[in-house]
Amino acid sequence: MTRAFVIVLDSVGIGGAPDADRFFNGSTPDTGANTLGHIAQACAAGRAETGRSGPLRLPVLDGLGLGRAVALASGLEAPGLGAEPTGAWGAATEHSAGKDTPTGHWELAGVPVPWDWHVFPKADPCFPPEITRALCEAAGTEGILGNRYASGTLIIEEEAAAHMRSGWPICYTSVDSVLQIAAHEERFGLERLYAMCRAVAPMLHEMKVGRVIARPFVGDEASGFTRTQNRKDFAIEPPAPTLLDAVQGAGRQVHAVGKIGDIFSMRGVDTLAKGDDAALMDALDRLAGEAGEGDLVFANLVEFDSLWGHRRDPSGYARALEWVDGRIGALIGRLREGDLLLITADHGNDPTFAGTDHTRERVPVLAHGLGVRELGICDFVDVAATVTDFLGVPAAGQGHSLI
Ligand SMILES: O=P(O)(O)O[C@H]1O[C@H](CO)[C@@H](O)[C@H]1O
Ligand SMILES: [Mn+2]
Ligand SMILES: [Mn+2]
Repeated sequence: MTRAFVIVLDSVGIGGAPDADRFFNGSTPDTGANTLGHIAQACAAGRAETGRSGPLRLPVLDGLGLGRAVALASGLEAPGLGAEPTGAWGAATEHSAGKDTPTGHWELAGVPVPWDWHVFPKADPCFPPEITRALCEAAGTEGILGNRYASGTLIIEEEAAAHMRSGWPICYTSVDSVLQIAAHEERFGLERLYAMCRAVAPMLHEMKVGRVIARPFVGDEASGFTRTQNRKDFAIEPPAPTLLDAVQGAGRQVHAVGKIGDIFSMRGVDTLAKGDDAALMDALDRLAGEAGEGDLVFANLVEFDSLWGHRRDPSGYARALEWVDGRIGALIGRLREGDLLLITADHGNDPTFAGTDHTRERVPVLAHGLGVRELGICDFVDVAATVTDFLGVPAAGQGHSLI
């Protein structure tokens, strides 16, 4: 028994979801979406939106079997990928009726979501009067701004001036089961924003809205407004014991890196590292030295999703992938003999696709520490089963171990 490291590359899907036609970006079904495959194609074709020429270079991830996984999931031969693997590779299919972050992570952790999430109607205003009233009461304001479907960076551009004048919070949603609240860290106050989220979260969780998300920003009208690292998700608790609970219950430590703490409402978490993706990779390097035998290190790298996928920026996405590829190569060099490293994702967010929302896709399952072999098409819950099997702790959920 040694340590298990699970890294979720947020939104790095590989296409091929059999039920993609039942999920949408605006009125466009997610059929054919393929985050990794389409980025690789755009890079190889030197398409202008990638701002580059030459293929996507991911020697470490492709060496583990990423190109093979894309082909397995979707049938697409991703240009520049497909080297002879030196790791184990497969593709996982999601079954829950949601393509959001908590749904993906919970299912990877062994717990598919047994309910339909509440999504707000695509109306203007999008929130029912009782929620608007609760938001005003929690904020102590006469009203709220936004109250519609929006991309988080755009709505700040559109509403920040009014926010600075009135002090009203900017409340918005998306096709995900979320209620997001953007507010200026000084004008509105960061702690006040968190308190507002905390106050309305129980009411929203009760109606099966997955998350209330604080989206603080700074800046002014002259120099522009930017979101800060102080985002905080107030999420419903997973409906059953997860991989994290199983590992912690067996007396091992669970080290959460990045959004994992928020996604699991800190349940089953012993230590937490936060920061931007570069800081999170630093934390992983540190944990490669510090994590104890039998521990689980569970990381989420969110910037693929938040900075590039939702912004439909294939160029930024490609750069971020190449950056993380190098960092994962260095991390592998720090692991101990016998450690397991699993690399996967929670959903897609194809930056070449219609809309600005997640895309329903299969995800890669790449392993360092399970020998060289094809793992085939598996299910999200098999990730949890594989980790509990590897660590020798009781299973969480109904998955099958890939070992
Ligand atoms: O556009 P921003 O605010 O980044 O929002 C995105 O982030 C939310 C939570 O991850 C998603 O529901 C998506 O809408
Ligand atoms: Mn996600
Ligand atoms: Mn997202």
